[in-house]
Amino acid sequence: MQIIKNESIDQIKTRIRQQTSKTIDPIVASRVENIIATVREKGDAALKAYAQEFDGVTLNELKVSAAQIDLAVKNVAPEVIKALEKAAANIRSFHQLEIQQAFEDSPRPGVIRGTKITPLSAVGIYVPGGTAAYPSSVLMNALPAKIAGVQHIIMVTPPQKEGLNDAVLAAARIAGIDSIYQVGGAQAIAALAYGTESIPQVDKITGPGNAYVATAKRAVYGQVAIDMIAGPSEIGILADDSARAKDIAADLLSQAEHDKNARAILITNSEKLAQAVSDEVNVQLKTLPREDIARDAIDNNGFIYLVETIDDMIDLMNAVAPEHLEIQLENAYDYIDKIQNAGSVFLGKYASEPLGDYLAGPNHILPTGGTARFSSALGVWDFQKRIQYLSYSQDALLDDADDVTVLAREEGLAGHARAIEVRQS
Ligand SMILES: NC(=O)c1ccc[n+]([C@@H]2O[C@H](COP(=O)([O-])OP(=O)(O)OC[C@H]3O[C@@H](n4cnc5c(N)ncnc54)[C@H](O)[C@@H]3O)[C@@H](O)[C@H]2O)c1
Ligand SMILES: N[C@H](CO)Cc1c[nH]c[nH+]1
Ligand SMILES: [Zn+2]
Repeated sequence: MQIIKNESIDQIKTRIRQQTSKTIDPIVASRVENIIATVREKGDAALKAYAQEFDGVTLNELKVSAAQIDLAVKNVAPEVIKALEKAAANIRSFHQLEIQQAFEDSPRPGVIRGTKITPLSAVGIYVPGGTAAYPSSVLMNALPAKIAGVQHIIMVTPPQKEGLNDAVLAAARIAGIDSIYQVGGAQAIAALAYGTESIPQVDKITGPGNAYVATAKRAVYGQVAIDMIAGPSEIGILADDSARAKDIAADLLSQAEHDKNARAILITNSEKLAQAVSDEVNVQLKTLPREDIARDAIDNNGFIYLVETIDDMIDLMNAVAPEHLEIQLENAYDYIDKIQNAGSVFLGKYASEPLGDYLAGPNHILPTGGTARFSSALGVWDFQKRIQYLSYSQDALLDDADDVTVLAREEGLAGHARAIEVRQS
């Protein structure tokens, strides 16, 4: 990993901004635009042609049958089912806490103001599956939607040469999802946004994916809602001399192995640790089955920044706004208040990132590419809408009428004023 030292904080921030802006690739954007237009024009036929082109799969049916799901569940090892069920229980118990509450008040007699909460009606959940299968992403996507009360949950995931991954289908069964379509990439996002002969149009698309998926979600926003830009995985680690190079290297590589575009960043005030982590990453890389992917990620987007103080470290990490942030400093828990930008934070040397990926309960669908500056983890809130309402008695209207008409005339909107005035007599 490249060690960057002897640079000012401003110089490093400029580098970070440049690296973050790399996440929008114009070549990918133009391919995605083309795919979306083709799906809109040709529907299912385009989805089947792309399955052939990008996934090498000939599909007759896009929809997965109940019998296929039954069979898959039987094929999954009992210890995997047990772990998925434990994960599901933790994800449910954590996300139950996110349910938004309706509220109502009456500021004076005759006036009632409130906000009611309704679930979205139809959502599309994207479960990645290009270079790995993600049963964990089924649970992370579907369970918050279920808790919110969404009626129609449509799951899409890329077709596989050897048939869809059994554990992905088993996770869907555990989450109570039975509407599953074999379609991935930008074409899946286009199908959910515009609908095809077999895939229903939805109100919102959630879930993570590679650069094609993330770029397509950005492109269809407005036609449908999206949760966030949850693209190639990232990890940022803040560590001092109290941390172990072995742990840090392993955690950096845990995210690098997801995608050649993944990002892995260490910020430290210890030169000794910086060098030890750089060496250890090289050693551990060679032992990973996905070495080629992880190596590309480390070569392209793996950086160690060496700075003077812990305050500088935190300041820079807030500029990175990583998807996952690990704090491996002494008394790590004390630093949570200083973190402004991160998708999810892991405090202390035992809170290793994969705990969050799989089991602990917080969501692993998280903003990437610096978008944690303004986006949050996927949650029940993503599947709920708020509708405000108002009720007025005649007396209450008469009390407020003059002030409303004054403001309406100030804006030159006599029609607004009249709607109030006709009720004054
Ligand atoms: N941010 C998060 O919350 C989060 C969570 C889990 C996973 N992830 C990320 O999800 C991603 C999963 O990626 P993946 O590739 O394994 O699966 P994926 O399902 O995201 O993408 C696979 C699809 O990409 C399309 N594709 C691939 N190459 C293409 C090309 N040249 N042109 C057009 N389309 C192409 C194909 O349709 C293929 O089916 C990784 O980047 C991982 O880091 C992110
Ligand atoms: N780290 C990923 C989010 O960036 C989530 C994941 C799923 N499986 C393993 N990891
Ligand atoms: Zn992961």
